[in-house]
Amino acid sequence: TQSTRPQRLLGAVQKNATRGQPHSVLKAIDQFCTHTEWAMNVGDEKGCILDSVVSEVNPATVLELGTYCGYSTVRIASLLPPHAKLITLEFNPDFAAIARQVIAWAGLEDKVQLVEGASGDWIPKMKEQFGITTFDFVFLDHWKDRYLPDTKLMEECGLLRKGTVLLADNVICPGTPDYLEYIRNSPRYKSQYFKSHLEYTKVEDGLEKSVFQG
Ligand SMILES: Nc1ncnc2c1ncn2CCOCCNC(=O)c1cc(-c2ccc(F)cc2)cc(O)c1O
Ligand SMILES: [Mg+2]
Repeated sequence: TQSTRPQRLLGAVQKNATRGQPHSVLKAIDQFCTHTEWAMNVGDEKGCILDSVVSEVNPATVLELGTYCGYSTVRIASLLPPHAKLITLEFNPDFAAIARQVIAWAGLEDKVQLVEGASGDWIPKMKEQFGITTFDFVFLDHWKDRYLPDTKLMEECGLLRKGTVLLADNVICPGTPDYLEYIRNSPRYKSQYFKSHLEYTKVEDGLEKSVFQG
């Protein structure tokens, strides 16, 4: 039977990366996606911007919306302080199964809780299910038409505090126009655009960093 792209990506990690070394996992995925097969990981160019924002925030609690194969999960978790927790939501069970193995190969399973399901269903349950009061950092990388409703949902559920940083991938390609319009015009956020490129291509894309003002 035919393998899937995530299965082939996991194979490249198991073949070329060293267990317990997150940077080697990222390098193996980036090489696979550059030379063999494109995949929708945040990639190394936008990944460096992600790294700098995560390092600046130094978050104790992180929410990632959209795990895919776990590339950005590994990238973020490798920068977290010892007792920090990263909750990542993935809708597609096949993607989640691959991501669990990629995260384990990097040796980061103790910092990561991968939850299978839709963001809209899980965001309202975060406090009761995981004992979260508020998130310090949120990485939005799931369905592009869910960025806005889920941001409003996080506000309503009291999951954001003064200073919480939202970082949104793909605000140009594929694009999240309604989210950008809202977040850039809302007095409740201070936003900044980081111009970059769509992973592994020369197409323009970028990340939008938004700080919740409370
Ligand atoms: N927990 C949850 N709740 C709801 N929905 C959820 C979920 N978990 C997952 N999903 C479903 C969506 O997951 C994948 C979302 N990501 C993308 O679609 C994406 C696409 C491109 C792209 C593709 C083709 C091009 F030509 C150009 C660009 C690039 C990217 O960087 C992307 O991130
Ligand atoms: Mg993305």
